[in-house]
Amino acid sequence: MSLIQFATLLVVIGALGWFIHLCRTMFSMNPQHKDIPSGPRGLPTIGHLLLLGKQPHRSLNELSKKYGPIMSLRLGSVPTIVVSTSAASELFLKTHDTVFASRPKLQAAEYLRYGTKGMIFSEYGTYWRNLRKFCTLELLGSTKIASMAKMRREELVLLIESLKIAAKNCVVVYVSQKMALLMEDMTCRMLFGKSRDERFDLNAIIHELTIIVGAFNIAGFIPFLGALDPQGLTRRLKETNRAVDEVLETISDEHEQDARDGYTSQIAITWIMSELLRHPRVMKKLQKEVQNVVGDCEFVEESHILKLDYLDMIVKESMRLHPVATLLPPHESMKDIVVNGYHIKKKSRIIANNWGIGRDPRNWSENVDKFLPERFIGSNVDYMGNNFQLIPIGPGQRSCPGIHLGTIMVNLVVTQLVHTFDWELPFGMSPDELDMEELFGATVPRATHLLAAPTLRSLP
Ligand code: HEM
Repeated sequence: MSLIQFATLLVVIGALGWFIHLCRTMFSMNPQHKDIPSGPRGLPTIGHLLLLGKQPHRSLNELSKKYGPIMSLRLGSVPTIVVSTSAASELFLKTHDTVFASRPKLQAAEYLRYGTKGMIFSEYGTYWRNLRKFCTLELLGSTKIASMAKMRREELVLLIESLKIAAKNCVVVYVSQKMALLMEDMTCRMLFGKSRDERFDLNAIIHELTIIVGAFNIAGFIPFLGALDPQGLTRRLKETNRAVDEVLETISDEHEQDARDGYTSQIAITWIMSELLRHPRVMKKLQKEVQNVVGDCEFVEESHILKLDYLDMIVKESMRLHPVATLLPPHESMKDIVVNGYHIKKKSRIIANNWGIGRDPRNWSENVDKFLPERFIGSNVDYMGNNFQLIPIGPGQRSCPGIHLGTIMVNLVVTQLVHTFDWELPFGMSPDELDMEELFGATVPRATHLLAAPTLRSLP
């Protein structure tokens, strides 16, 4: 049975219940209903799940144009608030951060061995606080990150050597795949102290996990459907969990969450390289800046990065257009609260539309869809969670604790790639022809691989 047929069946079954509910509400009209944010009319049982479509960040952005920056939806039985502007997200995730700093219990997390113990899925409380403190101070602290610089350099040198061979033989490379392997190697060495284990395709496992965890699983929103698993997501999750178990039993038992996080940097790098390939002018300007700072050193040092202002603008612009998480992972209200005059119930799910906020013309002028790093000249907007018009790592207490490491990896790799090579799209493809389709999940990579042809640059 297709998803649409299944949904139709649910609608029919739910219609009776809805009718009864409607009668009840009509007879007990209560003035408080005015205080709920507006939203589209939902279907019985499934609520607004079908409105999400294949690219929920885009669908929700369109809906918010009609229903406003604070919009009310019902996903199955779960009351959900979607915030779509910088002002709205500041209200929820800064002003009332203490109320919305928890996470809902996701069905997907329950099936993963470390799902409920990983920081990203943890409810707000002592366990999460201790874990976060440990991560920030120990695992992701600046001393620890600095101590790994030599290892990052070694892995980068290996990548560059393999790309030089490709360039010499005029071979087109899968940039996205190369980035995946590089990040997997770096992450394995950082976390497990050893290189990638060739027996496992860790990257493919993490890719599958983020797609399943990010999907709006009907079985998770309509509890009585759990056993039916209409989208087959629970089955996929169980299979992936078995693969995760196998890897963890062989490598290490402690770092499932952290292993997933090298994946975010790889997605960010691939989007940046895609935009550079689509904008040769920007690529050339960056190469010139790198040349001025790095000079005739063959390898970029991490200390060079801080001097690369244009690179910083490019990273910001790419994060604006292609945030790694187009919808921030859901937050949950820990108590009933009134926000902006709206009554928000305890255990409501809060979804901040990161993608929509990055493309809001009120923040970014009419040319929002254009890749234009120069828009950041003279601007002090950063992506560290301080400016709500750009929140690719989330704001407030749940913002990304790994962004310091992530930024180093992203900046270092992009700089080295453009310093050593010129890059072109393959097979005579013009910049406009590059497919920029996204694959929606908890993180949002390119839907198709990025292919490009490197040519060795002759340094002066
Ligand atoms: C370019 C790189 C990265 C990006 C764009 C990114 C983005 C994000 C985002 C959007 C969130 C959710 C914030 C929210 O809910 O409001 C997050 C959370 C998180 N990130 Fe990252 N991340 C990156 C790199 C990393 C790295 C390298 C690590 C660790 C090695 C890491 C570890 C985490 C953890 C543990 C959380 C959960 C925090 C919590 O719930 O308290 N991230 N990240």
